[in-house]
Amino acid sequence: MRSFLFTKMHGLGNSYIYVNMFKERLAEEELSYIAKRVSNVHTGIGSDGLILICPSDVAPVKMRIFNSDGSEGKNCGNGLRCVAKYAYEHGIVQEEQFLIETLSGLVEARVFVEDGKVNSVEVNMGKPRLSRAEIPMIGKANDVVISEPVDFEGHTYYMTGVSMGNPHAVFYVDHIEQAPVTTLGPVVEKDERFPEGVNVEFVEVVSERELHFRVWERGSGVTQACGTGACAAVVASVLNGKTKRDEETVVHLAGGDLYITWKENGDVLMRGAAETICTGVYYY
Ligand SMILES: N[C@@H](CCC[C@H](N)C(=O)O)C(=O)O
Repeated sequence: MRSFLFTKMHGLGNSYIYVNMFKERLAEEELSYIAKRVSNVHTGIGSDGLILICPSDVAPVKMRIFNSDGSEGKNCGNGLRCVAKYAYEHGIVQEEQFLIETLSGLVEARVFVEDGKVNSVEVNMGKPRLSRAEIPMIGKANDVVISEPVDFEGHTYYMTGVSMGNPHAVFYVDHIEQAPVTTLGPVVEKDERFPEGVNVEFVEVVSERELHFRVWERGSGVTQACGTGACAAVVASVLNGKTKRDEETVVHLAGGDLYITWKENGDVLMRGAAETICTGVYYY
């Protein structure tokens, strides 16, 4: 029987099984299978997926993220904050500001430390990508998707498309508790207009500085929080004239709050908590 050491961590209830690949060896062809296994709440550890903390040629550390269905994502906002906390607390990095490589590029993390422990993390998530080709969504490559009418199952909805290194479709609702997360979410996720699938976000605007947010994640379904999704929601809200550029917006997710600013220079800053739940040995 094989085994590896793991740490379970969460960002606002968006939990992953983290494996330190500076020390552990997992076969590339088994990663998808392992992600599905560990995520299972009954027969595994229970999580929204698997995150590998890996050596990198271009940064002190690299993140790889696998959803609970075994698919690999290109970015993960809550995962980045947890990777930053782990890297700092385990001595992979010594500085409080450092780069993390992802499959969608480099981001910069800054950890806020108290008594040697990281209690929150800010990540510069870089610039959102807005063209259909970048999201990706079918249609004219250079066009943006802002409050575009789209039909799903005989109803018209208004959708804004944003890539934060991974694809997001944002919809506005009047009451967040009535958002059709589990009904419209899976339909949009798998719609053929998104060749790589899409994460689906529902947003209620409270004020110019405050949003309620729920998510159906590509590859994981309903989760308590999605960092890239919350960034996409803030970008979409600026594009739709609901919030302001260069001003911090608080996003209330099911698992807690994120503080997000779409800076005038184009970068998106995300700040929030990262927590360690437990460590252990997983047998497979
Ligand atoms: N929970 C994440 C995003 C994880 C990946 C996503 N489901 C995808 O497939 O793109 C976050 O916090 O951003």
